[in-house]
Amino acid sequence: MTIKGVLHQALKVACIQISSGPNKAQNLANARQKVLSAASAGASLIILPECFNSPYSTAKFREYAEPLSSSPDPERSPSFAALAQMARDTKAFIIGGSVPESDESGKIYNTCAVYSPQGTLLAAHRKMHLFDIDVPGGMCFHESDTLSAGNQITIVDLEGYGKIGLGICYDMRFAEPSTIAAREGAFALIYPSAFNTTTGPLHWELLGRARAVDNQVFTILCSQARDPASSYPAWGYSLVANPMGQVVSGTDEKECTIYAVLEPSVIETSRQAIPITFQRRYDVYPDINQVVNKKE
Ligand SMILES: O=C(O)CCC(=O)C(=O)O
Repeated sequence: MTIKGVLHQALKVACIQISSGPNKAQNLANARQKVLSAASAGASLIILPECFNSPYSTAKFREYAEPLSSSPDPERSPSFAALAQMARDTKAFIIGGSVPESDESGKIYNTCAVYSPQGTLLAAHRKMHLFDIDVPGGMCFHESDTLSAGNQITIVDLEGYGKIGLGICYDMRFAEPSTIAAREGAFALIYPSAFNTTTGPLHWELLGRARAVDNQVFTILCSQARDPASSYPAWGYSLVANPMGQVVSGTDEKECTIYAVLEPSVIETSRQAIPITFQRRYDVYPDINQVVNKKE
């Protein structure tokens, strides 16, 4: 049995758990400072949380939204320009959490931009599943009041390391895109997030570990830190789970940067030990990747 290498070399990742407030410039300065120190600590892949540049509020997304382009104008798109600059300054891959993105037709998306160590825009994932929930006595949130959904599964090639699958927060609840990314060869699934104190204790760690163990890949959940004064106190508890579904790095709800070194051999030994990769019964049920590829 041959296990195809999907991570080409060890990779140190940093997951930056910060909270965002109403002052965009301050949010960007805080993110930049944390990104620079993560790079000084040796991280080559640095991840920010969902809406790190703005309050997480449907009433605010339009005000904080920026156009996205491959050469962002610092006046019109200060957050995207700041992310590209962080990548250039640190020579690290940057997963830019998410930023409310405006398009020419006036729609707004919740968008994660990914930058190469040269500051080139490699990909942009528009949150595909909007967070519209109503839990009696708990959380009620309707992103679709102001946001539009993206229509694409995002798989990004990080040159020299391999591919990652990308989603934003609520996207992690949907198993299919993560499976598609893993079967396309992703070594990790990365979700910039801002869960909440209703669903966080119930499902956050469970989903992170489940996506890891389903797909035998690393899963990285990067949350906003909790600000008790905010109208949306985030859950926190950023984590890295390994392909066996074990949490190998984690934290509590406060501002913090967590680190993990992803080793290629961990994917290989997990797949060797529990060989579900080779035991699927496509004679009984379809391979979802074949279905998706046929449609394209
Ligand atoms: O899925 C959940 O329970 C939380 C999702 C969320 O907070 C979000 O998508 O921003």
